Amino acid sequence: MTFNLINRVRMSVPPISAMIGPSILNSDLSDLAGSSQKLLDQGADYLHLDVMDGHFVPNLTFGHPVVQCLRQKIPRAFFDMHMMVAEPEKWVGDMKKAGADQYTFHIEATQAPLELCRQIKESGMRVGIGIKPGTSVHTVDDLIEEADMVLIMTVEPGFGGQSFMAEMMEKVSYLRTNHPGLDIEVDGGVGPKTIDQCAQAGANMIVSGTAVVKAENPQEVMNSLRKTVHQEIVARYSA
Ligand SMILES: O=C(CO)[C@H](O)[C@H](O)COP(=O)(O)O
Ligand SMILES: [Fe+2]
Repeated sequence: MTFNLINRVRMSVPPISAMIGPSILNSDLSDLAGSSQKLLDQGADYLHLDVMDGHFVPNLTFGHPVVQCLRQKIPRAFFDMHMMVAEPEKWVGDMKKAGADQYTFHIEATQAPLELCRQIKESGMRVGIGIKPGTSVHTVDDLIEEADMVLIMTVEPGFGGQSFMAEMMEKVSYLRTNHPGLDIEVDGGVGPKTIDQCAQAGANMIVSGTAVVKAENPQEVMNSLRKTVHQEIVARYSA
């Protein structure tokens, strides 16, 4: 437990906060900056940027040159890079230079996760570790000290608009029980219908693509997702 966390627990201030990061995967990618700015204006806490390489997942999106252009138009938002790529070691320096704030690699994509965590941290970014649905949560047990965030995938990575896998909530509960101050992100099929399960299990960083981007009122959806997670955090840490 860090000094900061001990103090926050003593003062009854929750060590984590509810944050909503819309995924722009299903937005108008020909106007990435416009779509992103709109989501930020509507209350997004951060932007979840899905990088796919056609190898680690059977789909292609964009890489660091696009992120660099986006950063020029959006100077202040927190960029959460979801790196669905083989050889995630390769892009750490480029993503940092492009303006990324958090670099989430998949545990399945590397032979040397500890070294990669340290490489990311040394570059100055926050460290995220992603776990696919078929991968045990225990693969990150020995890495938690190096991680700022663990991402529990609630769909098979590769495409937006898939159905939420409720059975992944066991992984979230395990992490939350054992690591009260860890940021835990859920990604895939998360929206108004599935947020209760995510919040109750202990997730605090909520990625939502289709449910936000395709909503009639994205602001209302993001506010309601955040409220649900916030209420659960307050209940959990004041108990
Ligand atoms: O990483 C992803 C897919 O691999 C996306 O972030 C995720 O699918 C978000 O979209 P949706 O909320 O529509 O499922
Ligand atoms: Fe994602």
